[in-house]
Amino acid sequence: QTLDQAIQPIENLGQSLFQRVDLTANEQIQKEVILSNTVSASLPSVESNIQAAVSQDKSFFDRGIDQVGVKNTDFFGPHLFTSPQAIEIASAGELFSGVSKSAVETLAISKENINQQLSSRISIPELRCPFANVPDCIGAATSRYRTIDGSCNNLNKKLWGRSFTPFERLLPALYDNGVDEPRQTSLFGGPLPLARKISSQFHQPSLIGHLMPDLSHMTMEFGQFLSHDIQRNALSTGYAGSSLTCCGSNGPISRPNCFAIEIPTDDPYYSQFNRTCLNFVRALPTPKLDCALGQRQQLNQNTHYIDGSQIYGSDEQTSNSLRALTGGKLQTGADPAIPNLLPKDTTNAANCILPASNANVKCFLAGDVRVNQHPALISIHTIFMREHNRIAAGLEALNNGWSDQTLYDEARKIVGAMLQHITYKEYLPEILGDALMNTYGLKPLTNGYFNGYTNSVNPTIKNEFSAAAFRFGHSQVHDSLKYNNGVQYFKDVFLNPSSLYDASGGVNSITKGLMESSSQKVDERLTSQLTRHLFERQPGFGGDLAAINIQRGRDHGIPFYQLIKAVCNVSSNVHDASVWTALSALYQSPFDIDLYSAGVSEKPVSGGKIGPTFACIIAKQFEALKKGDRYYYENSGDQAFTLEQLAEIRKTTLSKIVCRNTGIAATPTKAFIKSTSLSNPTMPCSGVSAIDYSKWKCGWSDWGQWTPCVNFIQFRLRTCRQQKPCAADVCTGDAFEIQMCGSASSADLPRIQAEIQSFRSILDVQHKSNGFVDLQMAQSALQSIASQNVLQSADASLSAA
Ligand code: HEM
Ligand SMILES: [Ca+2]
Repeated sequence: QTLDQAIQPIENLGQSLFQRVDLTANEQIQKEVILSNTVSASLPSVESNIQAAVSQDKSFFDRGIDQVGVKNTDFFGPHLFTSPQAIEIASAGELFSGVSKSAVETLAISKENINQQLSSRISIPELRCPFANVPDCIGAATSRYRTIDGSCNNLNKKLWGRSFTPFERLLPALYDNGVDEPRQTSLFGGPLPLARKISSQFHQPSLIGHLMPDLSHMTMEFGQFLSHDIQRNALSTGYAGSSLTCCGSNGPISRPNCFAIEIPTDDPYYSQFNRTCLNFVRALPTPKLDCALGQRQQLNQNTHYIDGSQIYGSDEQTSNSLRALTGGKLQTGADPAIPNLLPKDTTNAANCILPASNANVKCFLAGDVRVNQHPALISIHTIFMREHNRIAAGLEALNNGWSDQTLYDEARKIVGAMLQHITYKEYLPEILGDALMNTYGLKPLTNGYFNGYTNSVNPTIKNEFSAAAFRFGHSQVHDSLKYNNGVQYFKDVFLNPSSLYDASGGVNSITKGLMESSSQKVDERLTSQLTRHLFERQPGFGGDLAAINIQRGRDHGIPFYQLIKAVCNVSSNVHDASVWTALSALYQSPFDIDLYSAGVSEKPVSGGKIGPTFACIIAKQFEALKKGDRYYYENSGDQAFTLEQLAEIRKTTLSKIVCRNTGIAATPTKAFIKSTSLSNPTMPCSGVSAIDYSKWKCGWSDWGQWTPCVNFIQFRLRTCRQQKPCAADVCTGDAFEIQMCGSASSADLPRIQAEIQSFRSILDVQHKSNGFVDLQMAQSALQSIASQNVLQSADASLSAA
């Protein structure tokens, strides 16, 4: 059987997942009545199950098994921080999941029909919808600035892209019970292979030969920084905010939100430490945005848009806590001896691994709690915080009289635009290649406005993107960071901010190192720093990110690889034969293979660095993030930059931002390309200036040049910059100045005076109707006055004769 023949039944399954039977209005009402009755009847038992789970959690907490702090044998990471808003939503999520599951059982709904049969919003008071409070968005249509939480971007779907809303899906979820149980069973019965086994056998440690010669490690780091802008999954917590313990001394514990990763007894690494289990907690459940019943969904705690939320925060409280509240700036200053570090987390709430020797060293605060994960991430956060403060100062120096709020808003707007520009202009072309950039319309323009905003495009991050495809970057991670002529292995610097406090190295050294070292190739291999030592606090007790990625996909019910591949229309032969053989040998059937493992190991698309299936998911996502973002930086409209401001933003490169905000002497022109060459020459940072803030100055521009003398008259122009956020009346006086020139005879003077008068009134009319005077129009007006008068004076001399 060829793969193409084999794929046929899978495509059929895919189609049945999408199947929709159109019901008549009556049938629809009937269906909803039945559903509503079933749900009402099930509520008491569903609620008591939830209560029982809470009591069980409490007992784990009371016995000290679940703790709020971190144990040495944990590989606790900052991705486990769950915001109170998310925990609140989860309680609704548990209920929605519970009643959906119970309805499926009671009404004996088959797996393929779940989404269709349950897609109703049941109005019983117990099913409180956490997304029912939609803001009114008054003023949003004309606001120049995004909201902090991303709401009111789409004026019809006001919650689209907001923080604390669910991920969407390309395909319905494939859960074992159809509704909420992780995918653990083969399509043909029998268990799926253990995630840790796939990791240790297939995602083996990267080799030196698997470097990507030309792509810098900065490509990896920017990818992570971008990822932290647009997604932060919310994971389950235990009683009173404790961490769920999912491993006991004999292996996985069975608890509702646990899905521990079992370690095979013959594990090539962990067995020597007698470890049988890696802690893994399920992503917490959320109702869908429309609160219809259905499958378990997952929650994004960050704004889905590319808006710099990792710098500023995704909710008002976080964003306010990061502001200096003067001059539009963000807070700085963890160490007075080192200028412009991020602010300090004095309570060590981030659970960082701090040196006993230096009590001054603390972790940092930023808009995303994962900032302290490792020094390279902290460094890029620091650089963008500095760029914000640089811009705020530049705008303040224009003396526009802007308040702290306006300076903050405008600087945030500019930084968000720069992030988008770097993403679409520099980063994505390296990852996707030129052809896909064109196919999906992802390339920024070189001038003018982009007119592609479409309010029906939903920007929401897709689950397949977040739980699998965009994790391709994990394969790019090198085993170490270059630092002060040496290296730091990741396992020694996870959650350890010490090197940022080193005045002779710090951000400069780490950032320089990122540009001077290579990314790993995107393939099935991941560094053992990630697959054995993730957040390790004690030898042998680190985590395994490849196993986590696979387990996360199953936790989210991400459909198997072949199905997604078929949806993406990817042809059959996209793996090296040996890679495919090694991977499929681990599974009972090739149709069970997890999306992460098969996706990351595909051969790269031409000109890009990732295979066609991930490229498809990623290109679709960034297309939606561009066309579905009313505040996309190249858009025209009430929120738009002026064209001269946009031209400044378009000059941004990551290298320039690095230059401006570090003490590095020179960078490659393109920060994502490691080697310098004719097409990527070394750029001395001394030649890099800030963006031209004068394009943001309110009021009159400087006067233009005097025009050449035409019939003894010349003029010069200036323009009024009263774009938002300037006041509407910032300019008084004329937009033009007219004067006599050349040596006219005194007899000509009255005539010239009269001509100046009529020229002035023409320009006045232009100014009043257009708001500015156009140079070309003014010049031709002057020409025609002049030629008329030449004719008139010719007439006059004729009649005099
Ligand atoms: C040293 C570097 C990195 C480390 C230590 C790291 C670690 C992690 C961890 C612990 C998670 C949570 C996994 C889970 O529980 O499901 C995660 C999620 C993720 N990572 Fe990374 N990562 C790194 C680099 C990257 C890069 C370079 C990219 C992309 C280019 C990336 C993309 C993602 C995505 C998309 C997720 C899912 C986000 C979410 O949970 O919402 N990571 N990473
Ligand atoms: Ca965001």
